[in-house]
Amino acid sequence: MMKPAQGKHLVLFLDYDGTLTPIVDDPARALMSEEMRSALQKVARVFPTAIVSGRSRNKVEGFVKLKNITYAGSHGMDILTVDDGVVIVVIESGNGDFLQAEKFLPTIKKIKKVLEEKIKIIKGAAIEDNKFCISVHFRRVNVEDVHSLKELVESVRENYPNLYTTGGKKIIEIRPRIDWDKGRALQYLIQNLGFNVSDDFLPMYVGDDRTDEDAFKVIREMGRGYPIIVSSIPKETKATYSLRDPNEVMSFLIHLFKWRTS
Ligand SMILES: O=P(O)(O)OC[C@H]1O[C@H](O[C@H]2O[C@H](CO)[C@@H](O)[C@H](O)[C@H]2O)[C@H](O)[C@@H](O)[C@@H]1O
Repeated sequence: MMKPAQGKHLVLFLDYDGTLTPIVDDPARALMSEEMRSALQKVARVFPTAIVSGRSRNKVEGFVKLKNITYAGSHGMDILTVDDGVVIVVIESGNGDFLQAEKFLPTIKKIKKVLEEKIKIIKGAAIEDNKFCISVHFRRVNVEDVHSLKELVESVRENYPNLYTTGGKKIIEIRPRIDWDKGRALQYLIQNLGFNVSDDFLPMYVGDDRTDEDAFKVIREMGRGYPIIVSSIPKETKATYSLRDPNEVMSFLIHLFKWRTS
């Protein structure tokens, strides 16, 4: 991997959950280790680095606590660049109008309130507010209740046609129906936020979940760079490289830093 990268400008994109921290039962306890923080701080000193997460931007920033990193929360709908300028993504729709993720906030708030009430009947189900997205967690739900929870969430979601659901690791995500995902966010960071540091930049994206596949696809289509999946088991993916778990991600980041600084 590193041979063709000699003399090129690597830019680094990292997912958070399952990539920089191991998956745990309680989403609020997915804390990053000090070792990982130190590895991340090092690579971010030598490569432009962004964290692209399904979580709200504030939450990821609060977990990572590092300054020289770009944070893209809510699957890239809310981006904070390294110079602290908050960018709320504006997407041009076909008819000359502009769709802003912010316009979805009232609807997101409404569905959250309804869901909080409805899911009370399912033990272990929990809602997480990710600003422009809502996560419904079922990691702590009995297996036999998962199907009912999914049906319940979908029956509520149907009343909000401008929202849609996607899946992930024991999670249902409710998102604004706009053409935006981690892949589009990656393109936006590259084209508009300085990640195309020079003509010979090479993007590297490390992620473990279904939503990261959109970013892997974009890198493949660009015909340059490294899509890397984090998985301990073989699975169908658009990534071309793999790391087993967050520990291997950490070693890899340390190697990258040493390689660049040696
Ligand atoms: O894009 P990511 O940074 O990977 O965020 C995706 C979701 O990650 C979190 O949920 C996942 O990790 C939890 C903690 O390990 C785990 O309990 C849950 O089952 C996983 O799905 C986060 O809590 C979600 O809000 C993110 O959307």
